[in-house]
Amino acid sequence: MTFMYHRPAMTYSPEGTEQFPDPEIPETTTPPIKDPEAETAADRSDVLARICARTRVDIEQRSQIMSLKEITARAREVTVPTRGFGQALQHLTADRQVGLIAEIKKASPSAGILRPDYNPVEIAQEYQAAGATCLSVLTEGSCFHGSTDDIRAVREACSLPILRKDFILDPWQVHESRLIGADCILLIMAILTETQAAELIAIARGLDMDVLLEVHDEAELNRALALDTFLIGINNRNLRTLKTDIQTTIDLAPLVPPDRLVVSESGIRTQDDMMKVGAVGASAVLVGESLLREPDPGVAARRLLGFV
Ligand SMILES: O=C(O)c1ccccc1NCC(=O)[C@H](O)[C@H](O)COP(=O)(O)O
Repeated sequence: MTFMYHRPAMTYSPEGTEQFPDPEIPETTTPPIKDPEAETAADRSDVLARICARTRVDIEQRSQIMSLKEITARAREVTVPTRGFGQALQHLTADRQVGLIAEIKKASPSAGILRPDYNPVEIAQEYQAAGATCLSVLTEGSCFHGSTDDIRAVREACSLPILRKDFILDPWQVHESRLIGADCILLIMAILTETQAAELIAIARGLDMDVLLEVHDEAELNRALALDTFLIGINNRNLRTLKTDIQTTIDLAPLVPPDRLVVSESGIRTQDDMMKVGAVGASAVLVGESLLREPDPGVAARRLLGFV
């Protein structure tokens, strides 16, 4: 069976001209953990389980303020077109280039606080000027110190397609993603059954968003390939130990059929890393920490892309 790539119309709008409705989505109830390093050092192994548990509580509380029915209706009313995340990556593949999805986050469980003076808009503009193909914005609050406001602000200031990087478990969050201006959502096979993933994919499609389906091992990859989705993210990070190894992409990318597009995620530090994952079929890399640790993430992105 040849995979049929559903694709929303690609529309790059000039900055600041898109008007998203303001549906007054209830704010998250999970405050940031003040020192993620201290917490994860004590208990790294179940960080994923803890993030998911917090997320479930958060959705439960917020959906009591704005019901699933209401947020669904509001998301369906959005008329601003999505920006074609998958299509932007597909164009690169045609040119045999490895694209950069440049990530914006203040902190992570493995790295702690990356940028105390976090300014997502400034970083996004630097990445765009440096030649990134797409952006990834962390919106998870408790461990990554992100917020849905970060996507809204970045979208206003940049024209690149945006991935909402979060721990999406529930249809409520998919509708929320469209309302805040995401063009693509991340779904993580390690935390979803096939049935759940299929439901979330169908909702995202219905709202014209792309889906990046993340896997870390062969079993997850096989489950992902059974689903109707084009973008396969191979996460080089083991989400239990939090260690990264690009050998994960080197092992798994050759198993992905050529009608899918591979994104290699996490632990990419150098051009050499990019070339290694490109050589086994990755069309793009998703890079955060190694850029955000630098004083000027835009210069670091240029260096990674070989422009300086
Ligand atoms: O980064 C973490 O510590 C982490 C912990 C638990 C779940 C997810 C986590 N990271 C998400 C990611 O995979 C990265 O944000 C993304 O792939 C970029 O990776 P990097 O370039 O290594 O920042």
